Amino acid sequence: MMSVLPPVRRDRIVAEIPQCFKKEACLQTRDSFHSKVISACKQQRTGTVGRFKISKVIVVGDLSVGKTCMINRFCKDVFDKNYKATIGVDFEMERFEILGVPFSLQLWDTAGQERFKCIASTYYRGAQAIVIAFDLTDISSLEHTKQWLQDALKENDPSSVLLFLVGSKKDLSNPSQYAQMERDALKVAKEMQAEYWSVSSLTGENVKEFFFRVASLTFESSVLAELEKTNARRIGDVVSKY
Ligand SMILES: Nc1nc2c(ncn2[C@@H]2O[C@H](COP(=O)(O)OP(=O)(O)OP(=O)(O)O)[C@@H](O)[C@H]2O)c(=O)[nH]1
Ligand SMILES: [Mg+2]
Repeated sequence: MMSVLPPVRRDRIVAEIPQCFKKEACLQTRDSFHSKVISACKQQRTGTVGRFKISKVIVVGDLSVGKTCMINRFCKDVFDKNYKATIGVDFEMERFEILGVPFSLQLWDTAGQERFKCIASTYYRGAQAIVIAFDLTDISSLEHTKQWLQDALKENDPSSVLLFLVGSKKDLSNPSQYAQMERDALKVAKEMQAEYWSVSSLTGENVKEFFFRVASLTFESSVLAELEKTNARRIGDVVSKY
């Protein structure tokens, strides 16, 4: 059968699980994908993952912390120094190939401005991962991350959604300011049970690494959930025969 989609970009191919940024605030420290996931991918038993399923990631956080720039750096490799507020929401699609399986990620870029929050929050539902962004040079934006998380969790299943806390504009913070900010952010990340990252969209530092990590962990949890569903169905079949 002919495929309607162009092949996945060569720089979106993942064969090994990308490592976390800081061991102290890390969703998992395994140095390879879950063995069940590896064998499911080898046998092409990933169910809807890789076929119809599109995984949703939402990016939330205060206005002007750099959410749009982060997504644009990753998806388009560009950086705009002028601030253009996101109105409501925007989204980008990114296609990966992980362990040989095609994987589509929808990145939802939401508005931080209070007056757009109402529109933006209607798009929070059904996220597999939540990225809470703050500005590494602005402590108040870190303090607000808990509120952003709370709002986003209202629309999602807290037990299955993956959380990432990401500090932006690393290029603007000096080493001592950065060290203090990171100490605070690690504390917040641990409380939230989020994985911590810091990036710069201006220089590109850690941006690709961060989104690859998001994609890989989202993929892994989607495949594991799919395997669980299949197992539950099989057990159901056996039980219903008697
Ligand atoms: N130096 C530097 N500036 C950045 C970086 N990321 C974003 N900025 C600047 O910060 C401002 C806000 O960036 P945006 O990405 O538009 O912020 P946002 O979080 O999307 O804002 P809203 O859409 O209003 O919620 C812009 O002027 C960007 O150029 C960075 O990594 N380094
Ligand atoms: Mg924006």
